[in-house]
Amino acid sequence: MELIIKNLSKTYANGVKALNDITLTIPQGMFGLLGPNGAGKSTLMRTIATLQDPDSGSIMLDDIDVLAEKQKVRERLGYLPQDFGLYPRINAEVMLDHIAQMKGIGNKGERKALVENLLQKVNLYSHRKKGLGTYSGGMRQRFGIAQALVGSPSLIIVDEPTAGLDPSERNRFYNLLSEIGENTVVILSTHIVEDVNTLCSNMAIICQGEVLMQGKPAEGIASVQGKIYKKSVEKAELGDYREKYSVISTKLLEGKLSLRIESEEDPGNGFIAVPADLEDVYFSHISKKVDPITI
Ligand SMILES: Nc1ncnc2c1ncn2[C@@H]1O[C@H](COP(=O)(O)OP(=O)(O)OP(=O)(O)O)[C@@H](O)[C@H]1O
Repeated sequence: MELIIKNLSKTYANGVKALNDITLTIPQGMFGLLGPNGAGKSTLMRTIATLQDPDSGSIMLDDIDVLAEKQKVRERLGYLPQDFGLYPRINAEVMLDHIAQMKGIGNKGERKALVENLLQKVNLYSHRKKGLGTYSGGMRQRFGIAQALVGSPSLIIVDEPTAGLDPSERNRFYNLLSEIGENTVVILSTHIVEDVNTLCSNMAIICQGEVLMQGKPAEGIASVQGKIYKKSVEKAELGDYREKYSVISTKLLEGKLSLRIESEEDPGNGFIAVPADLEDVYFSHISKKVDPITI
């Protein structure tokens, strides 16, 4: 199973170029699609999920032409959209049974076993009779994964699933996602670097509708290793530093500003060499497109 995206472009009616000649190969396993707000991630996810058409380009899921054979894709697809609407008064068990029915699982006994299995898997079995409107953010997302898994999909798309989850719910969600992976293509769209670091064997960084990097997280880190330096400065000095150095990110730490810069040579001037991490890879790429202080 492999998803091959070629030269995909989409300009909305208001003139925003959300996808600008995207070419990506997404292999089996967990794939992280990382980018800031407005990068084009949801547009790309919705296009792969057959919910909207691009202006040009192609998407192949093995030998299925995704843009032409939408029904075939839908039969294999599990999708957790960014804005996942729930019917508040319906309970999880009834809702999953309904979704299973819509996905063509006609046998009642088979559906019952499937729904029970999914509810156990996402740890919602004891809450199965409660209205979905009473669920916490983490429970909603776990229910979202359960509904995406109905019908054993071979392509699973989850769009920004961990935004707004507290650390323990995020961990639970990570564990759940990491159990899928193996024989499926799982695309995880996120602006949270930690999500990709924790889960993904392959990744891409997109920004302003363009692919800035694709490969394995470790390859990304290797590409900036030995080039990242940090220094703590006063906030008022930021302007001077930005003029002299390639500042990729800033963080406030105990009232001072911790700068990270990218440099081929040791910049001296009190900068300390630090091991590169995936966040450096992300900011190194993104800062070439967008002002790093405003991202
Ligand atoms: N239906 C639409 N009509 C016009 N512009 C749109 C539409 N949908 C998205 N856009 C614009 O296209 C660009 C890409 O949006 P998209 O939602 O794909 O990005 P994203 O990476 O998912 O961002 P976010 O993380 O904020 O959801 C943005 O500038 C957005 O404002």
